[in-house]
Amino acid sequence: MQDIRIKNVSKTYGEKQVLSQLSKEFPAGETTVIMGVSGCGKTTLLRILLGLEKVDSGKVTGMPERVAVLFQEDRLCEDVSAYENIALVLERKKTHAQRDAQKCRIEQEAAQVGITADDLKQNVMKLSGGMRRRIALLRALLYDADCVILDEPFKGLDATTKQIVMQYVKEKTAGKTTFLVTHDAAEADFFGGNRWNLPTENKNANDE
Ligand SMILES: Nc1ncnc2c1ncn2[C@@H]1O[C@H](COP(=O)(O)OP(=O)(O)OP(=O)(O)O)[C@@H](O)[C@H]1O
Repeated sequence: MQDIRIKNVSKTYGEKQVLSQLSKEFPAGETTVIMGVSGCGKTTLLRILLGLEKVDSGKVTGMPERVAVLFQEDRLCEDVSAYENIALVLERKKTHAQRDAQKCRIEQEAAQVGITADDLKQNVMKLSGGMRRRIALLRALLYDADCVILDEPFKGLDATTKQIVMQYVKEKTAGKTTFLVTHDAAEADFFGGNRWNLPTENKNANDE
């Protein structure tokens, strides 16, 4: 696993300059908390790291092949169970015994964030917003990846659940290169380590 680097990355949408000549190093195996005002380009940066957005100039190096992502939206497969949403990212098991072991593992992991075996059987369309968020989070964290990208992962969770889920995320991302976007200073403090306040550009390309 190597450090991830962005060098002189710029991005505009039409006339709007969102990122300007950004350079930064993200140490392998560590968590970087990304903060900044709404619209300063946090999600855009994550999309650039993922290769979902082209840069105008600059480059990204060191991104590993296997990356787990939790987008701002849950992006669950609707009309199937919570369990199936999670199992989707796991290796398909051939034998009954392997499948039983996998089921046991998913149930144990889910229990750690307050999701019961009964909840897992439910169609995700029937679950509350906070439960859907935890299913999306479990799906991302159980995927075997070297890099984890989490865009406002605790959105919609009540204070008590959030504490439990934050602890779980901290444990599951330990040793992985992790990007966590948040607006909440308490969340950033909890994850400690590297904090990066993204500068605000958002000016017209014609300004100056
Ligand atoms: N596909 C797009 N086309 C045009 N403009 C876009 C596009 N995607 C993002 N933008 C604009 O780029 C700017 C940065 O958006 P982005 O979603 O990256 O901000 P953010 O910092 O993640 O915001 P928030 O904290 O509200 O989630 C915003 O002004 C947004 O309107």
